[in-house]
Amino acid sequence: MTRKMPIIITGGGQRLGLACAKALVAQGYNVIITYRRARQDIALLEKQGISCIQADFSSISGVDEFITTIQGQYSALGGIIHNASEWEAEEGCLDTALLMEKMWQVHVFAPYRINLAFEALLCAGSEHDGQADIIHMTDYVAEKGSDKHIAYAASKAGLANLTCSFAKRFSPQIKVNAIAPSLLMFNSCDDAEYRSKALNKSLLRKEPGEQEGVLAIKYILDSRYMTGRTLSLDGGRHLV
Ligand SMILES: NC(=O)C1=CN([C@@H]2O[C@H](COP(=O)(O)OP(=O)(O)OC[C@H]3O[C@@H](n4cnc5c(N)ncnc54)[C@H](OP(=O)(O)O)[C@@H]3O)[C@@H](O)[C@H]2O)C=CC1
Ligand SMILES: Nc1nc2c(c(=O)[nH]1)N=C([C@H](O)[C@@H](O)CO)CN2
Repeated sequence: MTRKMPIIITGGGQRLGLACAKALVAQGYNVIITYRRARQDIALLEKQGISCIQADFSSISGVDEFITTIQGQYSALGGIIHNASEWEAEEGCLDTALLMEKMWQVHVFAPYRINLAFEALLCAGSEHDGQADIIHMTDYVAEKGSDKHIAYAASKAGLANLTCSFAKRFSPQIKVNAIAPSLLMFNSCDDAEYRSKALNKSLLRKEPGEQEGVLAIKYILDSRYMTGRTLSLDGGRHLV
């Protein structure tokens, strides 16, 4: 059954968020995306009938402005996928205090503040569609740590913990789950040596691409009995 209530995807201007927006629209979902930087893809999404809202979660006021915009335009929501993220390393960082603050702000504070603010809208959506969903995009390193992306990994661990807390707080009307990829897609700046090392970290040794993440999101949205859980998309990395 395709849900009628709108699904928000944060960071929907590129890569996984963009692929997810296109896939859910193609499946008949009503999709809202947030983006920070304007680009051609945003105009194309708007032509497909996707509501594109500019939002920058790097400040408390930016998060609260987004919340106010949604609360002013919608009386119910079918779900929110917290996908917006920055992957920054300690290397080259001039101020680790600012790095930790930045990682925590986008990966923990923004989802926390938005989930609390949208509880009533999601419950209204659940009344209409029979269920509502919150999905947190975490990361394999939330559990295992990372020696090069310490603040990033810690913030994703915080986001993973929010999954448990909000699953308890919002049940039974709202399902709250997470998806923890290890590698979905490389960045254009990743060189051959980096790519080879990254591929060898998993048993399956492949770059699955954003559709692996889209599949996981679709599974969770279709599920009637999963909450407080994490889907690990890691090619068997935990067994290497
Ligand atoms: N790619 C991978 O291999 C992996 C990805 N993941 C996770 O999966 C998710 C999707 O990954 P991917 O598609 O690579 O993500 P990206 O690195 O492409 O980032 C997604 C979007 O987040 C937005 N964003 C970043 N910071 C902010 C902010 N402060 N406020 C608002 N928006 C912001 C960006 O918007 P804009 O471009 O408009 O500035 C960007 O388009 C992420 O949560 C990521 O951590 C986890 C493990 C592996
Ligand atoms: N916001 C992002 N988070 C992550 C990215 C990314 O590009 N954007 N990439 C990774 C890597 O793929 C890593 O998992 C393997 O090299 C992790 N998180």
